[in-house]
Amino acid sequence: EKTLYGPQDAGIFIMERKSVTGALYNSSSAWLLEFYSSWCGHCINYAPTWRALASDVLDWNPAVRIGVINCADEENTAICKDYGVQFYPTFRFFGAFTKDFTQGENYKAEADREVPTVRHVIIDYLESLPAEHRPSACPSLQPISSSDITSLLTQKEPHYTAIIFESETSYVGREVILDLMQFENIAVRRALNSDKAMLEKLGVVSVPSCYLIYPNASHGLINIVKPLRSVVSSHLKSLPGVRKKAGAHSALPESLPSEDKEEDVAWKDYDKSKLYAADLESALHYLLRVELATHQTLEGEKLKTFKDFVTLLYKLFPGRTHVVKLLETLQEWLVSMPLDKIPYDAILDLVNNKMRISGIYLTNHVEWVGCQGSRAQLRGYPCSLWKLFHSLTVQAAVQPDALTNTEFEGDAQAVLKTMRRYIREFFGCRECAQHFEAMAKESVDSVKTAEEAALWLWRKHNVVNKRLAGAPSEDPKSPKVEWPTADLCPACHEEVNGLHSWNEKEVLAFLKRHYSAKEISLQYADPNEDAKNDNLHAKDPGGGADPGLKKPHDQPIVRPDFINKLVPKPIEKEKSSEHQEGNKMSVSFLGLGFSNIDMSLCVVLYITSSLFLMIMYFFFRVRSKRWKIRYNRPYV
Ligand SMILES: Cc1cc2nc3c(=O)[nH]c(=O)nc-3n(C[C@H](O)[C@H](O)[C@H](O)COP(=O)(O)OP(=O)(O)OC[C@H]3O[C@@H](n4cnc5c(N)ncnc54)[C@H](O)[C@@H]3O)c2cc1C
Repeated sequence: EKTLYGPQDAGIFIMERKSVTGALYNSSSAWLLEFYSSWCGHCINYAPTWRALASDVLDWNPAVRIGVINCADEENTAICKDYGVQFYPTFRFFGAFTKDFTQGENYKAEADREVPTVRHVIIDYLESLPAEHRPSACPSLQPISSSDITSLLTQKEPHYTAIIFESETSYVGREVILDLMQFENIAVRRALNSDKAMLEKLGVVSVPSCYLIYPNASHGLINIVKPLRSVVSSHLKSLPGVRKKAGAHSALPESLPSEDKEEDVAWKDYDKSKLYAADLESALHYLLRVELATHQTLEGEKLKTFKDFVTLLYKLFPGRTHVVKLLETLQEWLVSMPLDKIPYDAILDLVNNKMRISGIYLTNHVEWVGCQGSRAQLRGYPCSLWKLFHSLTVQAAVQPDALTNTEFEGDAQAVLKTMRRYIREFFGCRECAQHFEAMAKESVDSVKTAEEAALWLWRKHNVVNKRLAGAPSEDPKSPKVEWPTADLCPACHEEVNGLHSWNEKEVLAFLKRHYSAKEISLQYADPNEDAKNDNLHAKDPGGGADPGLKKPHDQPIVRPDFINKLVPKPIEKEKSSEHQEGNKMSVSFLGLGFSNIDMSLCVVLYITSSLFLMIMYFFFRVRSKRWKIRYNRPYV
């Protein structure tokens, strides 16, 4: 995944796995980091505001720096996990001079994220820092007292001193102090409007007001028509003799590696009317190895949601057999685990097939085809997630028996409910999740059949398309329009009384075709060797579908022996596994393949050698007893 930010964005420090810990360790400044995901529409929409903020507080750099880290970049997955970031965008503060690892402090949940609010939240954070974590360059943000003002007015300083009179809740004074912190020949102070006599003496009639003491000790109120932070700051910066300190910029860690790998992914021609296995498998890869991997452990509702989701995937995923086998292995392992808390690394080991079980494999990188964007941060994962869930709803509708003997049997809303829980618990784009939850709450209960479920998701996806049309996350090459367009399905479109109307019967038929297992294209799919072999095994002699695709419910899944032993067999499968007894299967151990015959020979050899050893033992015991009796030697 590419970045939303680049070296051209002034004041934004682009962090990566290798640089983030070093940058935060013992830093002389505090930090505000945005953990974002380059595919997340809300992060894309928010990027201009974050850029504006970074450039707005550029002069505050010695006190606080603004950084970003792209958690959608798989290089950064581990670091985002270490920082406990699961949703995007997430904003975290880090104090200066931190020597121990910390996950930082969350940005105040109740505050909005507009530039002025973020500035205020930064100031609150700086003020809240204990002395040992305060940036050394940060000037005092505390208001000065009346006696301080009196002494400033009487003593002669070689520089300007600006005093901002304001109410206690105003941030203007503190903002101007930070704006001017890198400028020489000027000091800025803040004073409250509580001492009325002092205000009267200095002629301050309204707040905020800026009172200026010149280097020659003369002083007076500055006549600023609009006492706004930006106006006051630029006035003070333009005073004669006031200029930025030499070397102010050299204190910045310019050496932080920037995400300037600009290599562009080659465009793949594809057919919009097709569903690509590469997209579905990339979705699984991303959600299993990146999105879910940000969780250290799964427990409670998260674990239940994950288990249910994997069950549905295994039963309904219309993909290649080696992927379905992986899902089956994962599902059975999850069912067999009596634990109510599972470390995600254990799941990853299984997904990565660390046991090297033959015939199970999931691509280990993303390869977007129907979901590729004309720019790298567009489309990708969210697109593939939609496609994945549409496929599941459609498969549930076309295979009514697929969920028999599972807890979902007879539940028309099974996929939608699980999708809703997945999106709520795991989908990185928080605001997307909130929108989806609102839609589900409103109408998902009205769904009574699996076909209605497929149509419900189609309808709601179109609501999202309509809402997002023209948004910055829209790819001009793939405009967000109500789908399927007339070129894909002319029969879906009708006019009633001159108004456009959907023919839902035709839409359902189209969905069943488009998201059917038979129609999936293997073009650009991962040609991994394991995958290739597996395709050959599963080749459909009747032709039609691409080779290697799971045919609806007719392929018994071959389960490796030791998994059979590890996993209690579900009752419905007893029969089919009997058929498999004679199957030639291999278990790979230390890179060697052992067949069932090898394993049986091992057991026979083991028993024979044990028997032999026992016989030898008794033989010598009896002999030694005879010796004792014959020669009367009790010590032998
Ligand atoms: C649950 C969910 C909620 C989201 N909410 C938001 C949000 O609130 N704000 C935001 O900015 N982004 C949101 N997103 C992301 C957004 O919807 C898109 O996925 C993303 O912008 C990529 O768009 P895309 O152009 O690839 O097309 P997508 O909308 O992702 O569509 C992917 C593909 O699905 C097919 N398709 C399109 N419409 C339908 C339909 N009605 N029925 C069946 N198939 C269809 C088409 O082949 C299309 O190319 C959400 C994503 C998900 C999964």
